[in-house]
Amino acid sequence: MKPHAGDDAPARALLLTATPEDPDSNRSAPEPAYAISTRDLVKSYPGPDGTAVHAVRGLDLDVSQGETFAFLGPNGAGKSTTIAMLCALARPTAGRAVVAGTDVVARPDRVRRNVGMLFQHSALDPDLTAEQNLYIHTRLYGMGRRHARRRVGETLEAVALTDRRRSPVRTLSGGMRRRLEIARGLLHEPRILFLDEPTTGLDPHARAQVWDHLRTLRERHGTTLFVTTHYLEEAENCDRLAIIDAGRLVAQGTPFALRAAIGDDRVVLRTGDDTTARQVVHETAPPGTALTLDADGLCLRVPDGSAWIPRLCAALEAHGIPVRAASATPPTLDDVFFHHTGRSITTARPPQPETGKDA
Ligand SMILES: Nc1ncnc2c1ncn2[C@@H]1O[C@H](COP(=O)(O)OP(=O)(O)OP(=O)(O)O)[C@@H](O)[C@H]1O
Repeated sequence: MKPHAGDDAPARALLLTATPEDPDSNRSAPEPAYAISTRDLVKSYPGPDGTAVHAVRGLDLDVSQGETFAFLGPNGAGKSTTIAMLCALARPTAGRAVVAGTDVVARPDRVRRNVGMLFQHSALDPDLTAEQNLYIHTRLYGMGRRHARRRVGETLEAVALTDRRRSPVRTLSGGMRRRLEIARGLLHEPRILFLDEPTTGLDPHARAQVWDHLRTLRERHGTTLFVTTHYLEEAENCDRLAIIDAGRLVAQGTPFALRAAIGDDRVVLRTGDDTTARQVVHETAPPGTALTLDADGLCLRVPDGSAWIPRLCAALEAHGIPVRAASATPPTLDDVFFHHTGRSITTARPPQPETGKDA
């Protein structure tokens, strides 16, 4: 995803309105039941020839306080548009969204005070130091000098960059820059942090570090994290996830529940004659079982796959077909994604990780 071409509020204006000293702040208000709640949320854009592009079509979403929530979907599914509405950067066409207890249409300024955003593309100034980049943002948030100094120190420490505070950003690794962006998103102590593909392009070590810091943030401060990612293992570690496709929510739940709902295990057999084996397996497996033959071998989906392997092997060997390998694996999140969208999440993954070292 790219930074949203917000149709309602440029990012800088957004920051300038997000003054934490606003006396109308709702920080002392009772905690709302959900960090994020939407009902029938719609966003349409004017399309070519007077048509409309329906980017989000009636979204019902509930994200609990302190939850780490993954928001998945193929390219163009409506993820950025949804985040833009939830951060009060784009006005919904219809429906309702309440973020940190505040309606995004009625009080967009208050919503912006309560959320932090990390966009995929860096907006850091490479020639300024880490702490100078943060100080600029404290000014945009209208913080007093003493408050700013405290928050810059605290947020740098939260992402383990205190010892690099005087380093120009261009000398930091990709992982460090991403952590600095997280620090920037935290300066005004938001209740909810929206992270748009926070680890895309990072090597596995740097990705793990970013997630360590996010987990600590959530444990220490109860910050709600709303994350888009193309990495299944990251979605797997979230409390819950939602999948959006063509503007509609197609699945929502814990990773475990979503995998369980798919049900069947994937059994793969490699035999001496896969074409003949297909017929034998067809006759042996439960009626209606879908069978495919691909580079992995002969694949089928059955409940309790490991119990089926000996039966299938016996049937094949009885027909003189040697079995070279057999495996049964429970459904993965990619299976869930494929089931609901007809695509594999890995094919939608953006390009090559950065290869630099991260400290
Ligand atoms: N400002 C706009 N004007 C017109 N159409 C838009 C605008 N912004 C988004 N769209 C369209 O809305 C749909 C959803 O786009 P969106 O960027 O929200 O998807 P996404 O899931 O974030 O995709 P990606 O992962 O590729 O960034 C797409 O068809 C897109 O072309």
